[in-house]
Amino acid sequence: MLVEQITQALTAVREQKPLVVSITNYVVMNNTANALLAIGASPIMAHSKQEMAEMMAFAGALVINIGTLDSAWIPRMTFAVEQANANGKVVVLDPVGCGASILRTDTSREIARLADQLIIRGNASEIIALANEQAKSKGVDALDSSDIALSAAYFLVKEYGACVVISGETDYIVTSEQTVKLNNGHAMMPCVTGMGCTLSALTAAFAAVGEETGVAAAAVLGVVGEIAAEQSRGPGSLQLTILDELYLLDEATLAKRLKLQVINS
Ligand SMILES: Nc1ncnc2c1ncn2[C@@H]1O[C@H](COP(=O)(O)OP(=O)(O)OP(=O)(O)O)[C@@H](O)[C@H]1O
Ligand SMILES: Cc1ncsc1CCO
Ligand SMILES: [Mg+2]
Repeated sequence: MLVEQITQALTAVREQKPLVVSITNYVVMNNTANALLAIGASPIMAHSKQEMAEMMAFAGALVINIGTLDSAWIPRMTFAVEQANANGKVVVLDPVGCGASILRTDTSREIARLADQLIIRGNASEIIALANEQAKSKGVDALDSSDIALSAAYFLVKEYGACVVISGETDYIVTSEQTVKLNNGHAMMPCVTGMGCTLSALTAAFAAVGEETGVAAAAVLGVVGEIAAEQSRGPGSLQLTILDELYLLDEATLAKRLKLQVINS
């Protein structure tokens, strides 16, 4: 059963403490490292080509987040993906701002083409732009709702052999076998920068313990986000309380709170 797989994946992360290697943006390095620690995983932000082969030999998974991309980063990212491929590791691509510039769109597609085992996690506008459909975005924030991005996600699943997570008010997890709809989370979450980047980082932690669709991370962050929002006056305390609740979350609470629906495709 899917709910059981999700709760077991949470326990597996805590038991195995997988190392997640991230090439990620300057805005979220601290938030995503803390979220990984709070869930029980082990983060390392590593940007240098010189050490990437060693890193990927013992990493659990790789995050490529293009949030503060510049041309110097691109060969490092592609090299890291090649090393992940050589070691049979999952790559989580966060195509931050895809569609906002040609640099971001082209680089996202290059990474997606290169990765052998790929999970793409983006907001609706990014997923739509990555699939070459007409997206509405304002920098890194989505102006499209996640259901509008479903056809783009189906395309990306076929085009890149990827699993795709569309985040938003409703999260969709699209694989070649099924589509899962998640209705957890809270409207205050997009008022904290890097919540999506946190979701991508957690997705890599779960991939490292064999949950390679993205559903467990979306479930955990959605549930934790709504528990934390109940105790938070605004985005500042929400950001910190989410870390506390990631640390405190137990299997029973996760199972009880999940609002999950499987849509067969
Ligand atoms: N309106 C909402 N209601 C409930 N949950 C939401 C809402 N908007 C976002 N979320 C949740 O917030 C998290 C981040 O999703 P979002 O789509 O905002 O990412 P993003 O746009 O990539 O963010 P960022 O680029 O700042 O990292 C997900 O867990 C998602 O479910
Ligand atoms: C605000 C912002 N700008 C580049 S990356 C980032 C963090 C959210 O994706
Ligand atoms: Mg984002």
